[in-house]
Amino acid sequence: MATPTRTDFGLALAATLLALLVVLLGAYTRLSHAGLGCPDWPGCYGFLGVPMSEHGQALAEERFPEAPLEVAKGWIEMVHRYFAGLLGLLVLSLAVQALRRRVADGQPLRLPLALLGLVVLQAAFGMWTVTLKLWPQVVTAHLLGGFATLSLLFLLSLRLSGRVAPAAAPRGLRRLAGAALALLVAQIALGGWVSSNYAALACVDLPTCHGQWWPDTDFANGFHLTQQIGPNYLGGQLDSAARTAIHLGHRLGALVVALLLLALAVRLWRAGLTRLAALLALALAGQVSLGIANVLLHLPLGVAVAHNLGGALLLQVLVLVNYRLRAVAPATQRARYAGAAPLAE
Ligand code: HEM
Repeated sequence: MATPTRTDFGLALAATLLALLVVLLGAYTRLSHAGLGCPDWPGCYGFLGVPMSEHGQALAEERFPEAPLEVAKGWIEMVHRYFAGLLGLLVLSLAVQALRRRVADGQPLRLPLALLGLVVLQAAFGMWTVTLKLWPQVVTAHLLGGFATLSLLFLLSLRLSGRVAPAAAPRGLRRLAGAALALLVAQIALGGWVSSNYAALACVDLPTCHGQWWPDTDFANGFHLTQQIGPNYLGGQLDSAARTAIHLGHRLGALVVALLLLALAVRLWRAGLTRLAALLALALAGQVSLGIANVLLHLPLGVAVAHNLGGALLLQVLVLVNYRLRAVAPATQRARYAGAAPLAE
């Protein structure tokens, strides 16, 4: 009977690391305003790469007169696409591998197949990001899809690693960890909404905004999810009060999430999972600090990309926490861990 090998685990881990890189390249593309660096998809001005020759550039101008070529932005966009394509191939091979081993006891099958579906959907969102000219709804969904791909690949790596502790966590702790994960995803969506609506600098002071605790805000327009302002969303279209509402929403969300994650860290610590608790507290502190630095330093590109990375890593910590609290070991591993204390690290 086929069983997972170290190669399966290695492939899943490589795909996880590549997904992290693709998420980061996506953030760099978005935050350096290169999302429309190529006005078409999957090529760039109809070419496989950014046209560099005089003839190619003349053709590009002829094909897309309304979108003048900026070579640097085109390359930023294309590098993101190449790495995303490579990730697609890795996920495809993980799915094929899982199908070949589907007879093996307890081996993940649905997860690699779901990942394949997700990657195909992500390619579609990548295309719509360009064709719908950075419509915030699509940009945010694309960001969430990237974070979801990364998280599911990390989960797959954990499952294939064979390092599973027996689950013996109290139900209350498991529920708290589940709620923390759900709220963190909502906070990441809010972050994507801030970024895609160009609301990062809607408040440049902190903790107040425009020198007030509650400045002029327009939540109805800031969170009007079916709005269709356009046609081109580069730089944002909402007015100041709507952007302020979005920015404040993300700040308030951060407050709620931080309190919940701190409570979770304390509960984990008390349950004996001290390393996980410390990791969570550290990732949270880093992410909040980077968010604050974003505002106070007026959004330097490096800090904005690091804040995206921090969000992705914090999410992986939450995936790990939930996995540790919920994982049920396959029979062989249960035997290996039989003598272990329930929640010891
Ligand atoms: C648990 C806490 C937090 C999480 C998980 C989080 C997550 C995110 C994410 C995923 C983004 C989108 C980044 C991108 O477009 O690539 C974002 C954007 C942003 N966040 Fe946070 N954030 C948190 C806390 C904060 C805090 C405390 C602040 C400041 C008070 C803050 C300020 C910002 C700003 C200004 C942006 C927009 C950046 C841009 O347009 O490039 N965040 N956040």
